Amino acid sequence: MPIHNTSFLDACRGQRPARTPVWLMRQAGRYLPEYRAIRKKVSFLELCRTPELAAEVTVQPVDRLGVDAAILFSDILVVFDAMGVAVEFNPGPQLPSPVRTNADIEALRWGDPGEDVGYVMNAVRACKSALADRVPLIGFCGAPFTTVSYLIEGGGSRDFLEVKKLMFCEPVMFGQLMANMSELLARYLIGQIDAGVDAVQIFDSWAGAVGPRDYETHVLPHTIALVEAVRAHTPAGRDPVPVILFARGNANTLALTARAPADVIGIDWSIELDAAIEVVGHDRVVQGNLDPGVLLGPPELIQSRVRATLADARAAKAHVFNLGHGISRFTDPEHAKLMVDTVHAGLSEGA
Ligand SMILES: Cc1c2[nH]c(c1CCC(=O)O)Cc1[nH]c(c(CCC(=O)O)c1C)Cc1[nH]c(c(CCC(=O)O)c1C)Cc1[nH]c(c(C)c1CCC(=O)O)C2
Repeated sequence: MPIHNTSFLDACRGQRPARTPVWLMRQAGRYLPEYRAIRKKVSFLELCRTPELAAEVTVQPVDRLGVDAAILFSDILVVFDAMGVAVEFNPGPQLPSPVRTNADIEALRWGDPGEDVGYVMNAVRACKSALADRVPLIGFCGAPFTTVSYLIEGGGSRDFLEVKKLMFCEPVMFGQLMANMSELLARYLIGQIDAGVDAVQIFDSWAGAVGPRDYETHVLPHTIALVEAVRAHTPAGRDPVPVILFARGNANTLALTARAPADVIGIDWSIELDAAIEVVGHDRVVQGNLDPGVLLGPPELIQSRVRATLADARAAKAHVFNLGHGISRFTDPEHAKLMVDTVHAGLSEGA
């Protein structure tokens, strides 16, 4: 069955649909009372591992907000199930045994995501059936550097000293680890595509932890390899799926990120969208980039900032409206709805 609302996929492919499509990073989550109600009954990991429940929370923001795409409910770190690495969420991710020594790295397993993380593939099928082709479904993974950072640091980090130590002291081993991760993540995303997702997003949340020189040498080549491997895959009987690359960093690394052959470049909120378009080029499709903090402000401010972002986006080839990072758990869902409605209302002629 064809998808009813194609505005998101049309924009990803460089067209300008009648209404700018919009979705929110982390749109399914704790700011929604209906999500909290389910989380009272099951842990976060149980939720990820139970396809029917994952599908239910995936659809929640589509019902409440009227967004133009759904994103699979899961986490970038469940892929560790294909590596035999344990991760806990309380609520931030924590690894009981971070990977630190050469022996730890050599002992890693590079398994089969289709099998070892089969519950994600089943969740994709459950989401597709629950959505009934109302809007497209986005699959996702972490970028190699962000995923490797969690593996080495064992959780979130302020200064990323463990991963930098490995990168600078053992560059060959670090490079091999990144290459293996890139290859595993490609198979993971291709598995999601074959299970039915309509687009994929790669989250490089920690790209900004390294300076531009190290990003270019040690990080970006592996991100590019991942983007290329996924774009080379055409699912049987369907069009190739668009790839969105979201690297959270700063304006210095954006020019480098834009070298990746992703269909859509995600822009974080640290740069104005018109300036970002100058950097990535007017021939690219951009996604972003309202500061999630703006949704904690008053309604008039939300409306005016949404319109300013829409006006900035006119310089791009096409635009997918989004936040410049994940929505805060302290957001009033009514404010998120106002954002979506204001995007859909668009700019009046000449505004
Ligand atoms: C870095 C990262 C992670 N996970 C993710 C990223 C990349 C995006 C980013 O930069 O924010 C990606 C992610 N995590 C989650 C989704 C679901 C889909 C969506 O609605 O966007 C997605 C796309 C659910 C989640 N992942 C997590 C939650 C909260 C868990 C809960 O319900 O208790 C959710 C809804 C747990 C998690 N998982 C992670 C963190 C840092 C946390 C703690 C977050 C917090 O405390 O707000 C790792």
